[in-house]
Amino acid sequence: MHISLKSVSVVFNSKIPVDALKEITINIEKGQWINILGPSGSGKTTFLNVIGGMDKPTNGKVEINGQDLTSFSDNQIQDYRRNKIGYIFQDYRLFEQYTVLENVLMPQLPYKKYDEIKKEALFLLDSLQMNDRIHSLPGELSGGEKQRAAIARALLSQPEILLCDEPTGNLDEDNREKILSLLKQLNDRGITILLVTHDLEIVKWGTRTFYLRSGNLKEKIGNG
Ligand SMILES: Nc1ncnc2c1ncn2[C@@H]1O[C@H](COP(=O)(O)OP(=O)(O)OP(=O)(O)O)[C@@H](O)[C@H]1O
Repeated sequence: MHISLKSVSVVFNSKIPVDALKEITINIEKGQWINILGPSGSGKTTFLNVIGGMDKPTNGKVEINGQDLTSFSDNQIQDYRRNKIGYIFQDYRLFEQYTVLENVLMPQLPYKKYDEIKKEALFLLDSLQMNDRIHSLPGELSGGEKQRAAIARALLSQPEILLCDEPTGNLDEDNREKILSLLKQLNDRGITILLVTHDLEIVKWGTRTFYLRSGNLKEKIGNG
């Protein structure tokens, strides 16, 4: 999917209004891997949220394949989020009382036939080397395994865009590399990846890197 932000600003009207994003313009082609680097509070999560339809721009447009997300009804936004977007987080956000398989199935259960998605979930978990962990609870898993379960959950809807919020933030070096290689494989298959991080090392992965500072986006050119 082609993603285009045109002069997107987000202001949060808290006691003191916060300019989280300031007139951001960016074009992202299908299949690109975009890294967004920036310090805490610079607007990284908000950037992912406007593309995922969770935050609405105060000004400007977000176009997905030429369609203006800001003009979507609530139902259209829900469909878009459910079918096109996968989200993974630093803290995995797995339900502790449910097994890996149940966690993977849960978001799609209200919409799809159980047998169909179970087959797909088992296939995904197998491809992520999680076949011997499907009945484990999240508390019994390593960080890398938790993130792989979260990735399987994000992939079950066959999303076209994967939004990754510090996906390696809680992982050791070995698991970090494994998760990044996994994202690379998905990206090679055409999934567009938007990844936000504090981690400068991630720059070597991906197509383009941008910096967010106080809501301003700037592309990193070259290796400097
Ligand atoms: N719902 C909200 N209401 C008010 N202010 C908010 C809200 N969400 C975010 N902010 C503010 O907007 C700014 C950008 O926040 P955002 O979470 O996008 O930053 P970030 O770069 O992802 O930070 P971190 O790396 O710490 O997660 C911050 O100043 C934050 O306090």
